[in-house]
Order: sequence, then structure tokens, then C-alpha cells
Amino acid sequence: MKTEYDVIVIGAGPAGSVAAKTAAEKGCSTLLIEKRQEIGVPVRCAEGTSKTELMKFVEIDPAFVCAELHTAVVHAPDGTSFSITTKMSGIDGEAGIILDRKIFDRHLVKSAADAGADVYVKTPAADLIFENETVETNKTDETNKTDETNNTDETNKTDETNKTDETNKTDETNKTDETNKTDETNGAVCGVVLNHLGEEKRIRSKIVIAADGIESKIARRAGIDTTLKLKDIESGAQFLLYDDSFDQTKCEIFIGKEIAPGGYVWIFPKGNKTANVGIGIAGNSEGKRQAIDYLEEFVAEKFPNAQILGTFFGGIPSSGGLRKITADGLMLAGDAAHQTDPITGAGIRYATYAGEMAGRTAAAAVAAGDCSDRFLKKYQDEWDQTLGKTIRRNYKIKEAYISWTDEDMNHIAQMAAGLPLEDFELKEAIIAVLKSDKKLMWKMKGVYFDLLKSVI
Ligand SMILES: Cc1cc2nc3c(=O)[nH]c(=O)nc-3n(C[C@H](O)[C@H](O)[C@H](O)COP(=O)(O)OP(=O)(O)OC[C@H]3O[C@@H](n4cnc5c(N)ncnc54)[C@H](O)[C@@H]3O)c2cc1C
Repeated sequence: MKTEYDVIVIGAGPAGSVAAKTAAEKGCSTLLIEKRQEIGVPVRCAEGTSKTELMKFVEIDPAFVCAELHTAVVHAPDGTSFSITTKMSGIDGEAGIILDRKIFDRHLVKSAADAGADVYVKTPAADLIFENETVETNKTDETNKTDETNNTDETNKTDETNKTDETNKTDETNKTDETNKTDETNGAVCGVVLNHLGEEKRIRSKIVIAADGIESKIARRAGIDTTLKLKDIESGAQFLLYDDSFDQTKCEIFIGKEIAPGGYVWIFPKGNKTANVGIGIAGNSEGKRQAIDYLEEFVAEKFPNAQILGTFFGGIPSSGGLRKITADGLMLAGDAAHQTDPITGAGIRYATYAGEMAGRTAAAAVAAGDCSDRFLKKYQDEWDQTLGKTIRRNYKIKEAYISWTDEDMNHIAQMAAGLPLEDFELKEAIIAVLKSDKKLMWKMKGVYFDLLKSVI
């Protein structure tokens, strides 16, 4: 391993791989490190995303597409259903695709390698190196966990890492351990302390991109508080199910306080009689039941004969995005920066966008010889003016959604079912539904006026 790079990217998920690929393509010497021993496993995702959005950054390879779908049916608690079609996006050729994340994540890493990035797995970042540091810095939890991370098979650790029980609700991400929270920094970030094959190495760089997912801690060493409030984490649980009865032509969404408080249940068909059936519930949802309890109940009722081929757990940030995503020599991208849609929990699209923006800005900073926070903030500004705006708006919708009763949901579904939604684009469809009920429109007036402004 070289001892110096222009850019080091921590985490080989979609955000990290796209960031590394972009920086390398633009001529930066780039290192991409991943703590897991294998890229893409365990999968912690329902694997649904938009085809046209993905195509902006990745050539679609049939090898990682399990299904292409054009309709999602939403089921309200009283059984009323309405359909959302990809036609509503107003984009030609738009489709929802269900990925095979294992293959997809590897594909992205290979693209980064093809662009010239050096890739190392089983190589956790333990700490940042600072320009003016005179003494060995305080190690974050990652350092202490290094051995554990290296020695254990990730699959065995999954349960521990992703438990969706009460422990997870106050999980690592939320711990306000003083060492981690907002450490004093010693000037600009200029490298990473990592563990490679059991050996600690100090690799220097001009810029570090932290794309280390929801469990991100590394940025806290540079004074960026990545703590998530309990109410801003969705607790997720998912089964990969095998059953004859799946309708392989559409996604299905089930909402309701009894089914998934503050969230929803999804059925994303993957072909060959399989589907991802999962649930996300609000981190602060009332009651003592965990996401897995709701999921087991749902599956027992709807698919009593299904075989469980896989079980996945994971947290999803739903905070509407971190306010600060850069520091001197440091950028955050993807889940690490809470760049996910607070309503749907979708993060793949946002991670790839953010990865591209971060990689591109990093390369420009290296070329300009200015890796200061002031320069890197161009990334933050670009994000804030584009997808950042969308997720902040959707955060408002999520906040309103959490206050809905089952009766509200039934009512909205009845309104939606009675409208010719297929003739509308999605934003217009939401406006039309809100307009159809003055009480509801008043309850969601902030969202209504935001949407109205963006449509006009
Ligand atoms: C149950 C569930 C269902 C979901 N369903 C969907 C969906 O259907 N569609 C969708 O778009 N999104 C979905 N998401 C969200 C989506 O999975 C994430 O938003 C997306 O993976 C974020 O990409 P990322 O690159 O930011 O982070 P990740 O994919 O989490 O990648 C981060 C990487 O960093 C590595 N890492 C962490 N710490 C270190 C370290 N110290 N050193 C080195 N490497 C490190 C991790 O091992 C990991 O590989 C779901 C999430 C969950 C939990």
C-alpha cells in the first residue's frame, strides 16, 4: 500500500465507490478502503431504486437488475388501495428497478478500480490524521473495535450491528460518548489511520471522503456531529422470502399504525418467486415492539407458506441531511451525511449523486491546491441547492406523516383512489390529493405551498 494519496475514501458502498471512481477519473491518486472482508455483504437494503437516476452514473448491467417495475400499489389500513406509476415521474423510460446489491456494489467498486483507484477490503479506518497534531490522537471507537471488526465474519456480526431492538434505537450512532461526539481537532484532516492485515498504517492524503454509512463516526473527529436523534432513525428489518404467491409485476406498500408505526411495510419482488419483504418504523415509535415483531406478524398473515431465505436488519437515517458535510480536508457523503429520503428511506440514488459531487469537488480542490473547508463547501452548496432541497422538503412530509392517524391514512387513500392519478406527475398528484381535503391541506400547509412553488 502506498503511503500517500490525493484522496482517501472510507467505505465502499455506493457513495464511496462513486466518489472514488470520480476522483480517480479526474486524475487524483485515490485509495478506497472498506472494513468488511467482502464488498456488498451483508446486504442491508430493500434494493429498490430509480433506473433513470441510476443511469446518470452507472451503465445498467442486467447482471445486477433483478426486476424492472412500473407500478407501486399503496394499501391503507382499511384496505383501500391506490397505484403510483412510474409514468408519474414524467421521465421517458423511467422504471423502478430492484437491484442485486451484492453484484451492484461490486460493480461500482470495479468501476472505481478501472478508473485507477486502489481498493483494499478488510481495511477499517480507525482515525483521522490532522495537520498540526503533535501527539497520537484520541482513538475513536473504530480503533478499539478494529480487532473485533477484523476477526469476525461480518455475517455473524450482523445481528449485533443491526439489532433493531431497544439497544439499536440508542445504537452506536446515537451514543453521545464525549470522545466521539465533537472532538477537538488539530487543524486540517490530512490522512487516515487504518488497519490493514492486522497492521496499523498512517496513510496521508490531501482530502478524506467519509462514506462510511450510518455507523459513521470518523467525521466526529473533525468536529462534525453525525449523531442522529432517535426520531430521525428508521429501524429496518427485512426477509428475503420465497413464495409462489408474489405478484412479480408490482411493488406493494402497506401503511398504518398497527402495521408499521411511523413507516411502512414493503414488498419488492426480485423474480424467481422471491421478494424482499421488509419494514421500516420510526425510531421513536410508541410501544415496546421491534421492527422484526411487526414484520413477523405481517408475513405470518400474508405469506404463511413462505420460506425465509435471508434476514437483514439495519438503520436508515431520516433526518433530512446533516447541516455541515465538509471540514478542512474532509467531506462526508451518503448515509454518513444522512443523505437519504426521509419518507421512503431510499438512499442509493442520493449516495451516488453525493459520491459524484464529492469526488468531483475533491478533484477540483486538489487541482486548485486548496483543500480548505471554504473550497470544499462548493460540494455542500451544490448538494443543498439540488437533492438537499428535496430531502429537506420530504423531512417536513415525514414529520406530518408521523402525526397521521389510521383514519387520516384511510381518508387520503380514498381520495387518491378516486383521482385519475395516472394523468399526473407525482408532485401534482400529491397537490391534487391535498387539495381534495381542506383539513388535510391545512395540516400539511408547509409541504403544500413548497410543492406548489416547485410546480409553478
Ligand atoms: C432495511 C433497509 C432497507 C433499505 N432499502 C432501500 C431501498 O430499497 N432503496 C434505497 O435506495 N435505499 C435503501 N436503503 C438505504 C440504502 O441501503 C443506503 O442509503 C445506501 O446503502 C447508502 O450508501 P452509502 O454508500 O452511503 O453507505 P453504505 O452502503 O452503508 O456503505 C458504507 C460502507 O462503509 C463501510 N465502513 C463503515 N465504517 C468503515 C470504516 N471505519 N472503515 C472502512 N469502511 C467502513 C461499511 O462497511 C459499508 O460498506 C435501505 C436501508 C436499510 C437499512
